[in-house]
Amino acid sequence: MQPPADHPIVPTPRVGVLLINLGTPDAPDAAAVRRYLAEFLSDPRVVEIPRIAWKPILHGIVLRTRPSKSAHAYRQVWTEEGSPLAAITARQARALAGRWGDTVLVDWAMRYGNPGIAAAVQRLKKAGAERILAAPLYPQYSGATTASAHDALFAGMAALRWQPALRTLPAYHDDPLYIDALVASLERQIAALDFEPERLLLSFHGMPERTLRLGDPYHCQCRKTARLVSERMSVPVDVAFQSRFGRARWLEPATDATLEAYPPQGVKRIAIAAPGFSADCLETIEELGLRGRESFLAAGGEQFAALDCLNDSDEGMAMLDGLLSRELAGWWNRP
Ligand SMILES: C=CC1=C(C)c2cc3[nH]c(cc4nc(cc5[nH]c(cc1n2)c(C)c5CCC(=O)O)C(CCC(=O)O)=C4C)c(C)c3C=C
Ligand SMILES: [Fe+2]
Ligand SMILES: [Fe+2]
Repeated sequence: MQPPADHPIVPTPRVGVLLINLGTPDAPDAAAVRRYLAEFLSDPRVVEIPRIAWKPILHGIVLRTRPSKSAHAYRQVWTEEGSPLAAITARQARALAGRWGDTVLVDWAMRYGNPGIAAAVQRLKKAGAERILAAPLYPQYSGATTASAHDALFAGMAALRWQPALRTLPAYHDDPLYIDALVASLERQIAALDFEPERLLLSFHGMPERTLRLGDPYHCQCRKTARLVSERMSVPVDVAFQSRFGRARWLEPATDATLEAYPPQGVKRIAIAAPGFSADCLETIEELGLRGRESFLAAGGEQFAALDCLNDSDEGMAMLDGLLSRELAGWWNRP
């Protein structure tokens, strides 16, 4: 017998969408930064040195010296809403809430620090989510970011007796939705400048060069994103890697060296953007926008513009809506 037409055969399940980003300290002071860095830099996905060798370095020199320096940098970017990374991720989640009706709940979490991933999984489960779509907001896959977010997610699931079903958003480095959003956002921002940049420098977060040789796709995915964007931009595009950490060799060319080399080559007006970050954060606002600007101008540069990440812009939110709606297919379908 057929069910009546107005009677759904399958009841609509509750779905949780969980946006995940890297994490940030709770406050811009040395104690909070120390707690955050201790968790972050103890992750074997981030520092791939045998624990027996790394622990004494981490607790000896790194956690004794870096927290106060980093806290100083965090104070320069801190806002009334707190750390930019957390504030923007919260705004992205708020902008998505309700887009798929009231059976799809949207929440956000940080891999390190607060609000944590395990607590978010429990919150969603308590709110009735039988299915979770977890979205690490890293366009380019790396072991240090995407895989580490997955590790924390699976650990959060492991703590549950009755687990929700789980999907994860794949990296989207070459997805037309992402490339279109980047091109539109970069073109809009460049058109609004009061000068014409001679170059657009795309700066991605660095990684130890060794990870490339070990098979991490991060470097190739960054280069592919940059190529796809550059094919669509009228300004010439360069690529560099920022935020070197530790003594090992990192991916090259380095952003700071690239900025200092421009003026002697006659490149005096530039725009810089960080397409690997889905939200502005310490690495974009302080490292590029403040220190990058300073070193470019000190080397003889004349005009410098640091462009915003996609954040919760219209372009960025349309992209997230599209990427997530695709992964929700079968769990939730647009009427
Ligand atoms: C976007 C992708 C990122 C990759 C890849 C990445 C790799 C990576 N990072 C470190 C060390 C540090 N990163 C720090 C900050 C930081 N990193 C990312 C993103 C990626 N990191 C973001 C979004 C942020 C900003 C956080 C914020 O609060 O705004 C820091 C902390 C800040 C500092 O003390 O300088 C460190 C340390 C390594 C070692 C690594 C790859 C192995
Ligand atoms: Fe980092
Ligand atoms: Fe940095």
